[in-house]
Amino acid sequence: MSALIARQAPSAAEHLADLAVQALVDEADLSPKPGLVDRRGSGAHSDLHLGLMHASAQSLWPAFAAMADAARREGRVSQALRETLGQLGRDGEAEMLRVTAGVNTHRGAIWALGLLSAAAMLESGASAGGIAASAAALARLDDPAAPHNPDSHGARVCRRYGVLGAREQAQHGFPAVIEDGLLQLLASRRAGAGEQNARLDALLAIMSSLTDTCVLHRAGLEGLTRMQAGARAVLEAGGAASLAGRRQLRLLDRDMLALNASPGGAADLLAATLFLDRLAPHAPAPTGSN
Ligand SMILES: CC(C)(COP(=O)(O)OP(=O)(O)OC[C@H]1O[C@@H](n2cnc3c(N)ncnc32)[C@H](O)[C@@H]1O)[C@@H](O)C(=O)NCCC(=O)NCCS
Ligand SMILES: Nc1ncnc2c1ncn2[C@@H]1O[C@H](COP(=O)(O)OP(=O)(O)OP(=O)(O)O)[C@@H](O)[C@H]1O
Repeated sequence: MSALIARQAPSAAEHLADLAVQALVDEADLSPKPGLVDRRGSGAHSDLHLGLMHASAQSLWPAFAAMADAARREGRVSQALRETLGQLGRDGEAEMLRVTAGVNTHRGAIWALGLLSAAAMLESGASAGGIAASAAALARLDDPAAPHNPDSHGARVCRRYGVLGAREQAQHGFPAVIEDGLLQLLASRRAGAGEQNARLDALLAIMSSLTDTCVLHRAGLEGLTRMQAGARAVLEAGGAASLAGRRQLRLLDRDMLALNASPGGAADLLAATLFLDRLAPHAPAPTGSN
């Protein structure tokens, strides 16, 4: 009897975790992404594949739900909430590494989407910018229990090249998401690019200015410059929906593979963009639909 299966509406925290995981799955599936794991293959990665990205994304559901629930209980940005989120983020990362047998699939994504899930709970009904601002306030609080690892790839290249990384991107309110990713997603939708092309354009807009420490670590400043210029060239040629843009996108993909470079930070921020887009829909429906 169907009544045996009780159907309960998900709690707000569970709903946010659903959206966060869905954003990660959508990011992984989006194709063709330059240098990154997608439906075509593993991009510039020898240790990653699409199935692993999916398994990793699903493994993070409890961490995102717990972070959102902690925010619900605390009700405001506070030092206590910051420290709880830090612990939940580290637990989530440990679970991710267990599921992937030690491969870093989503470290940056746990940081960005964890903060945004908590902030979305605090700022229910707010705009994407309001949620990002609250996430930034959380990120600016120090977490005394965080193991500061001066040897992480990000920390090393930030020192070496004097650039800002994942931590500062959050502390500044995710400008790459709010000003680049979301604006481009909406502009491309409005222009009738189609959803997958609009998402690719959003990724390219993020890539065109982000100091992605994944790229710096693997391919140095030359790799970063070529990524940024190549992404800009696709958008200037008309974006992923245009023939000329597709041609530039193929060139960029080839270039990223030759440099062994993969814009993992930009991919994480695309997931954050898709999360906020689903949460706070602001886009007028694309012309021709509905
Ligand atoms: C801040 C983090 C990302 C560590 O940064 P660090 O640069 O030292 O690490 P690492 O190089 O290993 O990873 C950086 C990750 O960020 C992504 N990234 C790279 N460049 C950027 C960028 N410019 N902007 C945003 N993300 C980026 C990459 O995909 C990469 O996976 C995070 O792992 C951390 O310290 N978390 C502590 C746990 C915590 O407090 N959690 C809070 C709640 S979620
Ligand atoms: N679709 C994707 N394909 C590849 N990487 C992605 C994708 N989506 C997100 N990422 C991010 O990219 C990062 C992987 O980059 P990278 O392999 O350079 O990490 P690393 O473990 O720091 O370095 P390395 O593999 O060079 O030792 C992950 O932390 C993840 O957050």
